[in-house]
Amino acid sequence: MQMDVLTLFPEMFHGVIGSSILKKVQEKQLVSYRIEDFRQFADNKHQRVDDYPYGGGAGMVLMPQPLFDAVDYLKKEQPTSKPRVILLCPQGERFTQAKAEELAQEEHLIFVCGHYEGYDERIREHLVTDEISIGDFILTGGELGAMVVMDSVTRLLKGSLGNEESSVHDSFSTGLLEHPQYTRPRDFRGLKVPDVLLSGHHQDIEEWRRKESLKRTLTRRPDLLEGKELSEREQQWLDDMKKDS
Ligand SMILES: C[S@@+](CC[C@H](N)C(=O)[O-])C[C@H]1O[C@@H](n2cnc3c(N)ncnc32)[C@H](O)[C@@H]1O
Repeated sequence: MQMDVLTLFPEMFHGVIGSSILKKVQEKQLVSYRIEDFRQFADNKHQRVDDYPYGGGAGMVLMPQPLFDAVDYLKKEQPTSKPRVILLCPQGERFTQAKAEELAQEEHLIFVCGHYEGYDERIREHLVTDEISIGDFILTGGELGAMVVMDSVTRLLKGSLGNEESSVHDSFSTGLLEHPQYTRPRDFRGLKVPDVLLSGHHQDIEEWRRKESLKRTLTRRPDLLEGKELSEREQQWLDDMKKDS
């Protein structure tokens, strides 16, 4: 997969793509990153990328020209791909695991990181294919948002995680929150690991995990259970949990 980023602050990405899984996928040639400062595409003498908003008001607005030219350049570099051009934007679709899974199927992603007060509406309407928000809060720029999306998409690529199973049970991947996990020691300051996990009985362990996953989702994120398809047995467990709570 090719992941391109258009930003005014390329240095912000170095630590993230140079560490951990994002670095490893690059070494394994599963992903190639290109981080471009879109100021270099500005066609004016002072390389300005923003200007005052028409109609007045506070803050600066990103001009369309540098970003349109930058995206054209990236598309020419990868002529056979049909890239998704993603604008990080608080007004966009809220980012979810389902969206990460959808983007992980693509060959080429281009992230457009805004900064300042906003961007010319023609960027939103005519340049990008997706607008993504990482939550109902305002960041200084789209860079942190792009890194969040890049990280979550990258770990879904086949071969990126050491153990292929690792992302299968992640919270949200199953539509539920993940079950609790324990490791050594069995007894830490009198706090014991549940017996079933030490029993070696795989079926009992799976059942315990599924129940805990349901219980945790019911307590913390009941909204995820709305419309969720459950087996008859799971529905019975859930009804019992509701009665007991
Ligand atoms: C200060 S914000 C501009 C907010 C804009 N005035 C508005 O109300 O929609 C600057 C940039 O940060 C990015 N940004 C801010 N909050 C974000 C969020 N929740 N998710 C993704 N990107 C965000 C966007 O790229 C945005 O253009």
